[in-house]
Amino acid sequence: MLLSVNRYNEAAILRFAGPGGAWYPGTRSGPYRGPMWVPPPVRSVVPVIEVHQLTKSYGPVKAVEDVSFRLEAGVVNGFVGPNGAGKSTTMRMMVGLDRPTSGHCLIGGRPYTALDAPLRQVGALLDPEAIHPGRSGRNHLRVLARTHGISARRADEVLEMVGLTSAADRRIRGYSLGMRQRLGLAAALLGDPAALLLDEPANGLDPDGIIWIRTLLRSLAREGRAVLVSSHLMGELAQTADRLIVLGHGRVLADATVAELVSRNATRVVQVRTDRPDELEKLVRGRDSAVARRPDGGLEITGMAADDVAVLAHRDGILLYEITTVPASLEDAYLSLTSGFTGGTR
Ligand SMILES: Nc1ncnc2c1ncn2[C@@H]1O[C@H](COP(=O)(O)OP(=O)(O)OP(=O)(O)O)[C@@H](O)[C@H]1O
Repeated sequence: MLLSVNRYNEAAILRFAGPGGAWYPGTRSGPYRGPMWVPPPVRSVVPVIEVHQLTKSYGPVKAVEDVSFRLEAGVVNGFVGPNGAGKSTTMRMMVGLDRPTSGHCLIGGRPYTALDAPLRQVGALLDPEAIHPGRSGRNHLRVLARTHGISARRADEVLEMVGLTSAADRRIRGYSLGMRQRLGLAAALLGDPAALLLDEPANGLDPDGIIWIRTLLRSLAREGRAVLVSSHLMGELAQTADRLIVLGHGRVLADATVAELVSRNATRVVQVRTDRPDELEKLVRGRDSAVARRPDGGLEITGMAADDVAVLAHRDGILLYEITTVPASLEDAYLSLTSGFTGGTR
């Protein structure tokens, strides 16, 4: 044990100082002036969830092939890919609903099926229809809570969090798709878990609901949870996710931050309005760059920086009324990354 002070200069006994910290001489003001241990900055290096070479075959179809990734605390991971890419199958294997052909997934170091209280470690929303339709929302959550020794009060708390309090005593068969999604989310949050796996949670939500879920996911990550959320709404993910894991034909095509994905895969477009579009178009094509005409007669140029377009135009005395670089979008990056992997069935 080490006798030390914490950052508030209070004497403390540290059981374990941990690697990466340092002792500093006691120069601070305050009641204790001796040497001070400064712990390393807190950063999760242990993944909350580790997916290792997961593979799932359905007969000749390899739904998921050699998929590996890590989910860390405090990070929202978008899980994307064309229809049939293997997202749902991967998520189902992560929570033991499908048996992998090979590979494994560890949650806090153990497979889902070996967890003592899975709801407390990982909350999953995979199929909002997989609920007993004759129960009320409140009863559904209370039954789930009882299996984990969770209080009935917590069921009411999560109903409140997802905005279903007023519908809590109605039978689920009368719920809309959006209400079922909200209930599924309430069930995922019931055990206050360290990780959340959500398969298209925004499906069926109205525009207010989509903004609400974006805010909720960000705040869940801020509280230190690891989040994996599949979606086809790229604009949404651009605002919500820190990282994106992109699947295509069952394989990981990319696992990177949103900014990295955009800078590596999206092509910048320069928009120009000019008095002599035909001549500028010819000059640009001569530089092996692509040009498209806009409905207003302007040009969209790919493969050249705005400065170079301006210099080219200036040399030939071509007047530019407007020249703008359109910011590359996540959607463009996604489409360029997954072109060739679309088509649904394999
Ligand atoms: N139970 C099953 N039996 C046979 N094939 C299956 C089964 N479940 C999934 N598949 C196949 O596995 C592949 C991956 O499907 P999956 O549902 O995981 O994709 P996805 O990325 O979630 O697609 P979407 O975006 O459309 O939801 C598809 O080719 C699908 O037809």
